[in-house]
Amino acid sequence: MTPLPPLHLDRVPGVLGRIVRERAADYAGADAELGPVRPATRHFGAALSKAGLSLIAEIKRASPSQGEIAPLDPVQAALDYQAGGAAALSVLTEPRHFGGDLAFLERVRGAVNLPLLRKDFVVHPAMLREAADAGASAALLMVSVLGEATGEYLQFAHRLGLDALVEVHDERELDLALSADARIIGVNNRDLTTLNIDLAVSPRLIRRARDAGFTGLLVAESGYRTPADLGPVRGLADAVLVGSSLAGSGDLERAARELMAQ
Ligand SMILES: O=C(O)c1ccccc1NCC(=O)[C@H](O)[C@H](O)COP(=O)(O)O
Repeated sequence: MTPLPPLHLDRVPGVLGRIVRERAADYAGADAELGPVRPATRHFGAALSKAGLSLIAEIKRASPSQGEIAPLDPVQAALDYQAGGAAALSVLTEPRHFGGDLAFLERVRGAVNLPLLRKDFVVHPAMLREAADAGASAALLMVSVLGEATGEYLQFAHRLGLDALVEVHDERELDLALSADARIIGVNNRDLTTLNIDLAVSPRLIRRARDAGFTGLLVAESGYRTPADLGPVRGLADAVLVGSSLAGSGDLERAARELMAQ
């Protein structure tokens, strides 16, 4: 394959910078060569296109902001989220800070019929290849990490049959995602350099995307704990991505149902 452009990870600040530089070291020299591509049979975008606000429920065992959240069994968590009405699952595969594992993808895929998002800090095309091979339907691409290379990573994901959730946190990143022709944009309420959450970020940037004529899917991410929290994105976002509040609830099925109830 033609090499993708180099990333400037030394410029990524804070906690996020530390994580992405660790991930880059993990994948230094990895091979993303395209062999036969397994055609996707579960479509992430289609699952979020249904009427109303869809839930992407995250299998999240730990995080830099929360520390240990819960020692979830990924398969049981996936079954509970599916029973609780989730439209898709986000499976964290980053091992050091989130307690994730690439192997969770295949295990979860065998247990539920929902589309899976590989939730990791993609800094090498081999991570997309792995996601496709493990049966993910989509992967997270962060504009704060990939910068001007976002479009090429997006095209590579599409060549592998993956959808991509292209994540932004401010106006500049949103404009870059739009110019990269993203089809699914996630707006993260969490500032990943400071870890502060501001639930006003998603409605603001989602309106901006729609005002710019974006007709793809929009996902509001992070910090949602109660049905009232979702009020400002109902009727605006296609989906919400929720991790910590569900994962730490002790009853994932019930927590998912209660969060999404109107
Ligand atoms: O969650 C963190 O502390 C975190 C720290 C550094 C980089 C990324 C981080 N989280 C990724 C996410 O944004 C969330 O896992 C996801 O959107 C769900 O958020 P939440 O419902 O608040 O757990």
